[in-house]
Formats: sequence, structure tokens, C-alpha cells
Amino acid sequence: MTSEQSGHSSAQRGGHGRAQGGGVRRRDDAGRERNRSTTRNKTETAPGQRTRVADPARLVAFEVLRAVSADDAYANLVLPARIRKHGLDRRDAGFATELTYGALRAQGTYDAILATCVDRPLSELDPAILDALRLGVHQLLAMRVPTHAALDQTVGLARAVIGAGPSGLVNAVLRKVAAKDLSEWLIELSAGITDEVKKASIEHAHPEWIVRSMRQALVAHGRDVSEITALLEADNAAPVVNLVALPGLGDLAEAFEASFTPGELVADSALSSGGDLGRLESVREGTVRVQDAGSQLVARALAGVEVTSGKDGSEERWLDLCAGPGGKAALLAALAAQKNAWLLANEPAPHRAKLVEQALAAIPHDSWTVRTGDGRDIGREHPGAFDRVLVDAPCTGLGALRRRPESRWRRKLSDVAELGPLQRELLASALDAVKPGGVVAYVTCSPHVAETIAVVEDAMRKRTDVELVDAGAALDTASLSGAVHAGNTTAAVPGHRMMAQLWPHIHQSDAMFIALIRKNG
Ligand SMILES: C[S@@+](CC[C@H](N)C(=O)[O-])C[C@H]1O[C@@H](n2cnc3c(N)ncnc32)[C@H](O)[C@@H]1O
Repeated sequence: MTSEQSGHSSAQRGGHGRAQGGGVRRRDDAGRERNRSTTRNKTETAPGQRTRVADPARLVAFEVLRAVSADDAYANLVLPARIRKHGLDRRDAGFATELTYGALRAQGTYDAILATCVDRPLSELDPAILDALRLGVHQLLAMRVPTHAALDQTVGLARAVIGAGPSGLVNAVLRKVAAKDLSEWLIELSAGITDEVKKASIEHAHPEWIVRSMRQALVAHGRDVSEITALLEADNAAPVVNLVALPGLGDLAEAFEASFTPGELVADSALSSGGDLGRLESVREGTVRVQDAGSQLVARALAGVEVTSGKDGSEERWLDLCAGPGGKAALLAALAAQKNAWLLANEPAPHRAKLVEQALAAIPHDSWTVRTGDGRDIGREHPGAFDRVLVDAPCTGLGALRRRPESRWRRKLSDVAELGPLQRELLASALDAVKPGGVVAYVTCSPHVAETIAVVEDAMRKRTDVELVDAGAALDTASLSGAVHAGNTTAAVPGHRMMAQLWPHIHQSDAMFIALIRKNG
């Protein structure tokens, strides 16, 4: 008997690497799976009859997909909890993560493939069966899982958690899917389609309206529309984890020992492709925090830009108008503490205001205050009271699709229009709240022109007491290299040239937008 047949190596990895029915799964450090099945013929003729117990890594992925489609859950929040609940080791956790995120990101394309293999509309399928099928498609077409293992294990999962009847349907459909590889499926799905947006939508698994919006955003920022492919591909890549050491408080030495490398975009940052953050004491104590490098950079740009509001020499007052859950507020408060300034962090949702308090807990408490309330009231209640104001506006989050795999299919074009009035009112309130000579940063983690440039242009049109500050130059100054090149120097519309946009395919950050507006005085 070989070590694979005896299951020794799987036992060493936590004891659940052995496929029921003969095959033994082996996952490498990245969670990729090879199958050394001893019963290939049996499983090919009667998959699912061999495998009756769900593989824990696939079960985790299935549970997350169910939570996302049935309960509107967020995969990035549910997945870590399920991994802990099922006690997955590092390799199985890697496999579960790749399977979950991959199946969710490519859902639209996989559903189009499945629609050609199922004899009824997908909407008439039991949603649990559809989720199992999506997991099967991802294993068959996009992971290095051998075909027989993908079939056997997915059918086994369906048998274990849905029932014997549905597992027969899953088997039949996945066999049809397995008859072609991904590129053959994409050629078939896009046959006869000449429209660039439709083609990109299928090939890169983004809804058409998002492809269209991204193309418009590239053009509005003076970039070439051909970059769309790289941008959509960057959305589909596994995101890196970025850390920030809060200035004056945090130290990255521990993170560097744990395989993080120094970030190149912004000071005091580190990045890694993964790892167990809970093991880092500095993360547990809150002096080192997980934060996208683009978010760090826009916060630093606001903290560093020149203001002329502090003529009386008193300490600066800063405002974070939309602070929950507190990522940028923590960095701003730490920077404020270093400059003898003070931060008011505002958030209307009480549970999110609590998260802001937690995020700020490691920072000297005399440097900040949390307010629970509507940011639209602050301009009226505290006119001309703040030197620097951040409006990190509620937005569609289209710039963070890498980290929120289900979001592209959940968001709708109508969300953009619905958010517009709130974004405009928050920016108006911020402009009322800032002192003459002070600066407001209008920020979104979306590059959609209607949420970014259009909101800022509307505000500029309505007021005579404000001017744009060069946000690209402010990002450059705040960055490590001094040359981020996120400004729109080549934008066709002169007003757009003062606004800046970070891009996942260029800056390896979320697609953060920033405009800096100074009140004259
Ligand atoms: C993009 S998030 C902010 C992220 C945060 N700045 C960070 O870095 O962690 C937008 C926030 O605006 C809040 N929000 C929604 N309506 C608001 C309002 N009327 N006034 C102020 N904030 C609001 C949301 O609850 C959400 O927490």
C-alpha cells in the first residue's frame, strides 16, 4: 500500500485529505489540488455513489456560496468564520478560498455556460443545486483539479448536502461542462458577438454595465480604453493583503518576519499574498491594521496637503464625515496625533460607529472623538469649523471588486443613481464645515464617473468660494516614490486634470478616486 492509499500524508495535513471512495487528494501550499485516484474508472462511471461525505474545503465553499445567494452575505466576512468552524488547515483553507472567490467572481460567465447545459432556465433550478454546479464549473475550468476529482467531489458534495436525486443532475450537467475547456467555452459563448463591451463582459466575467462604466472612467481620466482588459483582469486576480503601521504607534518588524514585504506605494505599509493575520500581535493590538494601499495614500494626501486655515496658530481640527468602519479614520487620527491635531470621526450607523471606536482604540484618546450621526447635518451645525475634511462617500464600491467577489453581480446600475443625491449632500455639508483656507477631500472606492467627477463638478458649479487643488500632485507627495502618476494630466476636460484616480492594474490598489477642494479665504 502506498502512503497515498494509506492516507498518511493526508492525516499529517489535518486528516481530511482522503476522498471517500478511493482517491486521495493532495493539496500543495497554495491549496491547488492533485488527485491520485485509485478508482478512476469507478468514479467516472458512478461518481457520487463513491463519494458520500463532503470534502470539508468544498463544503466550506458551498456554505459560503449559499450564504451569499440566500442571505445576501458578504463572502469576505463569512469565509474566514466557516474556515475556522470546519477547522481547515492552511492548504485546505487556500483551496476553499480559491474555489469560493473564483466561483463567485466568474458567476455570470459560469451561469452562461451552465445555461447551455441545463434543460431549463437556471432560475428554475433549486438555488443550492445551482451553487454546487458553479463550484463544479470553477474546479473543472479554472482550477488545477483533475476532471475526475472535480466531478466526483462535487457530485459527492451534492449527494451529502442536497440529496441523491439532485446529485444525478449535477453529475449529468458537469459532464457536459467538462467536455470543453474554458477557452473553448468562451469562444462558443462569444461567437457572433462583435460588441466590445459584450465580449469583455463574457471573457472577463463582469456585467456589461460595469465594463461600460470602467471604459468611460478610463477615458475620462485620460487613459487609453484598451487598458480595460488589464483592468478587468486585475479585478479577477487574488488581491494582496496590505498592512499599515499607524504612524508613531505601529511597527512592521513582526509582519516582515511573517513573510510580508515592504509596500512600494506608501510609507509604513507592507503586503503579502495571504497568511494568518491573527498571529500578528501588532494587528491584534490595533497598531498595525489591514488597509488597502490606495486608502492609505488618499488619507495621507489629505493629511499632507497645504492648508492656510490655521492662521491663529491653534491646533488643527480634522473631520472624517463618513468614518465607518474606521480604516481611514485610524490612519488620520494617528497622523493627527503626531501633528497635535484632533479628529472628529462621524458615522451614522451605530454598529459601524462602534467599529470606528475600536479602530481608534490604540490611538491616544485625546486626539479623536467619535460622533454617531448624519454627516449631512455637520455643515449646518459646525460651519467653518474644520481645517481638513474627508468625505469617503458611500458608493458602489466598483473599485474594490478584487476583494468583494460577489459584489459585481449584486450591484446594479440603478445603485449609482440612487447614491448620487447623498454623495452630493455630503460633499455640500463638508464644504460648509471646512474653514476658509481648509481642504475637503472627496473620495470614493469607485471609479464610476457619475460618483466621482460628476459629483465634484456639480459642487464646484454651485459655489463661488472653492477651487480644486491638484490631487495627483498631492498623491505624488504623499507616496514613497513621489511619482504615482494617478493625476489626469492628459484628461480631455481641463477640470478633470485636477482630480486623481488610482487603478488596480497600475497601482495594485483599489480604484480610489480623490478630488481636493480648497475653500477660499
Ligand atoms: C465608504 S464607507 C467609509 C469607509 C471608511 N472611511 C473607512 O475607511 O473605513 C461610507 C460610510 O458612509 C456611511 N454613511 C452613509 N450615510 C451617511 C451619512 N448620511 N452621513 C455620514 N456617513 C454616512 C456608511 O455607513 C459607511 O460607513
